[in-house]
Amino acid sequence: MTEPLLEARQITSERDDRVLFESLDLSVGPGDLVRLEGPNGAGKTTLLRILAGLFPPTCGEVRWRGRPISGNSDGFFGDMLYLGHRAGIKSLLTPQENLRALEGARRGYSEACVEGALVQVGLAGFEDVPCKQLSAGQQRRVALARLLLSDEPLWLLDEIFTAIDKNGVAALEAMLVERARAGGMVVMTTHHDFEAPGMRRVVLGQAAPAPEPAGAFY
Ligand SMILES: Nc1ncnc2c1ncn2[C@@H]1O[C@H](COP(=O)(O)OP(=O)(O)OP(=O)(O)O)[C@@H](O)[C@H]1O
Repeated sequence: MTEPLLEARQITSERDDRVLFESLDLSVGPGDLVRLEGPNGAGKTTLLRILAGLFPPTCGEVRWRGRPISGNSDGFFGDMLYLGHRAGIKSLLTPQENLRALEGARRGYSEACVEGALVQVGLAGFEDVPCKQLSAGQQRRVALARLLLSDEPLWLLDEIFTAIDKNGVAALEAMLVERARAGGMVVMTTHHDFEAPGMRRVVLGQAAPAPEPAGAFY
């Protein structure tokens, strides 16, 4: 691995008196594609939100370019794109308006750029439709168009394959691999069976499991 830019040092997270993970170290550098794995409730989203500076760890520290993210929020948030479970889009706005609000204002993208991204994610003809009238997968695609516009080096992505159809999944997988190949950094959670050469795995929830009741849905 190249020099790490994102470093989680000795991260512990406890929620409701339950230790999700303890003294976890993670280093991510240019070209890294990292998948957080584990069963429901293992703490993948929690870890991703800690890495994004959106949730505090119980102990430990996250550093970006050698500085704690807590005291470096301007630099860090400018370098990082977080896509959470929820698409993060406003249902009353159209795809175009959402993208302009989310990315355009911050980065000054042209109309053509925004439109091109929407076409690329398969939303041609839906640019002006309020998002509440789009399907779950189409709404998700609005959020994914942000990736196409993103020049942030670090992507933190939570369950981005949810509700995406087979062709969309293949395109998205290729985008993530290409992003890493081009020197970006991707840390993601997914229950989708995504494999890529060189992808690193961080498995959570491997503490001793509670006994399974008979007939349980596991
Ligand atoms: N807002 C919250 N308040 C209190 N506890 C929470 C909250 N969100 C999650 N938790 C708890 O933290 C634990 C880990 O949740 P988390 O969402 O990180 O798991 P996950 O591995 O991402 O699960 P999944 O695969 O279901 O998305 C769970 O036991 C959950 O109950």
